Amino acid sequence: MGINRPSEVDADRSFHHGFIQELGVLKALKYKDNTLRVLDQRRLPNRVEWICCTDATCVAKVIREMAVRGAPAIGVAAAYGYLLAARSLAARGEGLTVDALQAGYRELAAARPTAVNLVWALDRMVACLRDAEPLPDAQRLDRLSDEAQSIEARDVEANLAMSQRGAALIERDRECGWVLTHCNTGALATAGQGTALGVIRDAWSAGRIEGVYVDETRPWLQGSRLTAWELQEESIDYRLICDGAAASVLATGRVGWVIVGADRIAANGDTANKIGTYSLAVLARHHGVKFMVVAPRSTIDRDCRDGSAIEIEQRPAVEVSEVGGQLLAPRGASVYNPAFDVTPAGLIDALVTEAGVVRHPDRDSIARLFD
Ligand SMILES: CSC[C@H]1O[C@H](OP(=O)(O)O)[C@H](O)[C@@H]1O
Repeated sequence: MGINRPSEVDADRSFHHGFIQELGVLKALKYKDNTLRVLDQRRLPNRVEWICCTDATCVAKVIREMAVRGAPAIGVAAAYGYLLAARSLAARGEGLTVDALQAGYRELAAARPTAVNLVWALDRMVACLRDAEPLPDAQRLDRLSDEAQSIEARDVEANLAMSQRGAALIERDRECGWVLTHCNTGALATAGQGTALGVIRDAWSAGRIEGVYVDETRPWLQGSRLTAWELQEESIDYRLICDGAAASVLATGRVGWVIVGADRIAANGDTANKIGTYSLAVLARHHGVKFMVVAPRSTIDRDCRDGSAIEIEQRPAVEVSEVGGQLLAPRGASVYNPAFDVTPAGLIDALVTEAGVVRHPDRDSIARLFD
């Protein structure tokens, strides 16, 4: 299968607390020596375990099972998964063509349906291979490797640009100097410092915010397990709250912005993000709190007319009925567990991308991001 758990933490000298760091930023995944090393986020924050994938089937599995998660991060993982599939094909001496890699493409694309970054990255790899088909296999592999690294590097750069653009929107205000975020949109969800959490990092460094309310983000707990951990690692002041507490926190008037990521943004600005985001947008509007979505352009699906066309991933019942393997609900409980919801564009005050900020996004203003 290609999955193995190294008994020893990798000897990579850049490890910090058992994590890979580059440019002072945690890395959720690392491609090296024809192996994609994935930090198993199901185990965080208490256990550091790496999964080493040497084939596309393994990469599809770690995406599907959310060992790696976060729209940009799963796009980068899928790109390396496609590269691993190409290497396997070439090693078997089979012609390295787009058609021959269709099975690997389909396996990776089917891993999770909502985050458009997954298919966006795979389609870039396919286009790269199609362009390289006149070349010998060795050079095709080199081109694919370069493309996967370019997809990763592009996300790192996009994170930096979004973080600066988004932080600049936040004015110092001691009255409502706190922000609230949902799920995890940091280094664990991207190839860089994060989207929404990247904005929060920059705003904190610039003294523009007093602190961060972090929704625990049931049922998968990306907030309590991942975002709180990232913020604590960097001594950024935060308060971890139950999702149900967000309403009364926004009612205090202490919060100036709700800042979230995205998994798929429709052409009209309707935005799919972690379940619970839509209710935050309604609450923010009701309490006069500004609502910011932070996402790279690779998260915008221009072929998706509006939010009604976005497929919402339905995840296993056990994610709701159990916590840490402990059954909380009656055995056999009937569960409805959509992983995402859709926030109408009309509730979004600012969409922050690496190409620019769109206030009150709509079809025309989003299209201009691609001019
Ligand atoms: C910058 S991550 C974007 C997005 O991905 C997360 O979903 P998941 O943890 O299920 O992969 C969440 O919706 C984040 O906002």
